[in-house]
Amino acid sequence: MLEIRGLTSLHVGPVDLDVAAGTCVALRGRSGSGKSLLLRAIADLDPAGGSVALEGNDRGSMPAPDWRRQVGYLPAEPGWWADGVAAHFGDWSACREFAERLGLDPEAGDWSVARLSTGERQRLGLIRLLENKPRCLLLDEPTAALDDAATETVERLVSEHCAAGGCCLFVTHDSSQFARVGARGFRLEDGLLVEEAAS
Ligand SMILES: Nc1ncnc2c1ncn2[C@@H]1O[C@H](COP(=O)(O)OP(=O)(O)OP(=O)(O)O)[C@@H](O)[C@H]1O
Repeated sequence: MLEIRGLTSLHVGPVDLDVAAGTCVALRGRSGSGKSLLLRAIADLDPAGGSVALEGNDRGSMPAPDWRRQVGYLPAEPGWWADGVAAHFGDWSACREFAERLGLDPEAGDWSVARLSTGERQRLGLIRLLENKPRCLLLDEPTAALDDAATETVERLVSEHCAAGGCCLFVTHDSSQFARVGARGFRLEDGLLVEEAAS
C-alpha cells in the first residue's frame, strides 16, 4: 500500500519500507534518532530524495495537499493557527463522536485553543487528522500525553483504520505499546531502519 524506496532526508535514510494495507508498523528509536524527520519526509513536509507511493500513485504525481490529505501526519505537538478549536475542523459537529470516544467534551469545538491541556491538544490533533479520512496515518507519539483509557481508544481507532483497509506508521517510546500496535516493528538507528521481532 505504502511503498518507500531509497528515501533520504536530513539525518534520515536511505529507507526502504513497504507497509501493506491493513497493517500498522511500529517505530521506535532513541530520542533524536530521526523518527519525526522520517515521518515528515514521508508526508512530503521536508525536502526528500527517493520515492514514496501510495497504492501505486507516486507522491510526485499528485499535488502536495492531496498527498498530505491521504498520507496524514500527526506531529507530537500539533500546531494551531486560529483562536477557536472549531476553526481547525471542516465540520466540528461531524467530529463530536470521535471527541466522545476519546473522552473529550463534545462541546470542545466552542473552546479557545489557549485553554486546552496537552492531552486535549493531542486528542484534538488526532481527530483533526481523522476528519480528512487519510489512507495512511503517520502518528508521532500520539498517546505520549494521554491516560490509559484515551490511549486504549487511540489504539482501537488505529486498528479500526487498518481493518478498514488503511495503514499506519506509529512512533512510540513505550515498549509494550510498540509490541501491541505493530504487526511489524522497526528501530531507527542513525537514520536507518532495523527490523525488530514481530509482536
Ligand atoms: N531543521 C533541522 N535542522 C537541523 N537538525 C534538525 C532539524 N530538525 C531536526 N533536527 C535534528 O535531527 C535529529 C532527529 O530529530 P527528530 O525530531 O527526527 O528526532 P526523534 O527521533 O523524533 O526524537 P524524539 O524521540 O526526541 O522525538 C535531532 O538531533 C534534531 O536535533
